[in-house]
Amino acid sequence: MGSFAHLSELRSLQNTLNQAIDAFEQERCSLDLPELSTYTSDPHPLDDLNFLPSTSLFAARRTALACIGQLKVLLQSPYEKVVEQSCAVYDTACLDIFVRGGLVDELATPDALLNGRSIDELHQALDLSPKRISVIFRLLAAQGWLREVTENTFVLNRPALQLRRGSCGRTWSLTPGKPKVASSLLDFVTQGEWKYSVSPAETAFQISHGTSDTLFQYLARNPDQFEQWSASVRTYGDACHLALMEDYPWHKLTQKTIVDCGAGLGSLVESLVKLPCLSDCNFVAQDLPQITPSTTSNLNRSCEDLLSSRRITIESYDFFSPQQRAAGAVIILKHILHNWPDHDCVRILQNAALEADPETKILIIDNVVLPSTVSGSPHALQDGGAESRKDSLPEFLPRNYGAAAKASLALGVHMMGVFNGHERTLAQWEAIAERSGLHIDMVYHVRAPDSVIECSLGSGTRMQNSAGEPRATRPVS
Ligand SMILES: C[S@@+](CC[C@H](N)C(=O)[O-])C[C@H]1O[C@@H](n2cnc3c(N)ncnc32)[C@H](O)[C@@H]1O
Repeated sequence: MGSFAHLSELRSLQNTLNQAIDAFEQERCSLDLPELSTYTSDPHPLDDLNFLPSTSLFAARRTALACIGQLKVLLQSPYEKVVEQSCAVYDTACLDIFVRGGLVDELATPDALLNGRSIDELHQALDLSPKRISVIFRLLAAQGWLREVTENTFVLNRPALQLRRGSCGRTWSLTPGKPKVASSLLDFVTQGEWKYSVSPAETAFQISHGTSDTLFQYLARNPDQFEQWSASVRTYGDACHLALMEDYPWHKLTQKTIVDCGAGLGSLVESLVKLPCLSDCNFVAQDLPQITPSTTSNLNRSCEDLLSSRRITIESYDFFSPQQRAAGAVIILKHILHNWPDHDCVRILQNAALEADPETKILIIDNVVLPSTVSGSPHALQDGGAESRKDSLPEFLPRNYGAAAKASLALGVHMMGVFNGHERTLAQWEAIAERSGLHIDMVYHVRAPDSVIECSLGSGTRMQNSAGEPRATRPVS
């Protein structure tokens, strides 16, 4: 991207957006992908969680989305912004009605995808008030979920195809609890003795659900909710999966025992075991005893022979107890530590490292949060701006790509509300590693919200971007 330092904020963002769209289009054509359209009943190849965009397509899309977010901030009336954001709870409520009220299913039949459904037809089919449906639909239309083809007749837009039965987006949207937790967040942050608590048993989740259980204890007592919760966690893993497989150099781990600790259904092991470069590795999937039966039935479906030959072992293990398999092994903690407060992360890592030797690698797979300092802004230099320029970040964009990072940032608030956990910056990861007696050797940023943080008993930190090039060098201490 070129520098527009001489331009006003508006013109600079406009130019950056144009450049990003040009780069996106150039890459789309060279990959022979169809044009993007909102008004189609076919998903675009980019919508498939199993499609990994090229590095340039990924970067162009992220920059364009960040620009659009910054432009909206710049252009929108601040009062209207307040009204819009304070009403954003209705975005979630309307999405919920759209899916749970059966409206998406009615609009997803082949005929409705072509011709739409009138509000009256939806009222007849679902016994819902036509007036209320139209109020809700016009808000959803403003967010791109559907369009009004003629007055009071609506058709699903392309993004809504993710809400159809069997889609990952549908699974994610059906997991309850977020509005309830959000309604107790103010008390959790501002009131009472839990204000500064770091315990996973003293969060907005306990306040809103009237329980003293942690989320994991609560889910263990409510198997239906556990099923739904783990299915939605799995979709989040699926969305990052391909980038993780492609952008981390797994070939470095040959001849190792690879232990996925807190493996859930074992999807990571299921993929790693198929990599030719890891054909001489053995795998262990560990989780709590109440979870391992599901891990077994899942892995039995695709890897039964590997379970019987013991190339894959499934075992019950509590990561707050010493990890017996650490010597010479690779211990993976994927989407685990963001669920826990710092002192618990330190306990988990100390236990993982207790029997470690210099050959042991501990891979933390989680988000590495970047600050939201804005390059080219009046405060950029005092606030990390020099570092921003090193990455040749376009002017007036936040280092974390702002609007393009909103889903991860919102998830970070949820994690805080339910676990007292949170996503962490590199400095916070370094502090946790150091307290656990570990060093971060390398950080790989992949084409997804995840990064792979390689730790060992050794020393020195290097970072690589998704193209595999060193991005910055930073000693740990
Ligand atoms: C967010 S899920 C991540 C699952 C998997 N690593 C993935 O990336 O899909 C967290 C996992 O940690 C497991 N877990 C929670 N507490 C644990 C403990 N004390 N010991 C071992 N596993 C635990 C849960 O059962 C769950 O499978």
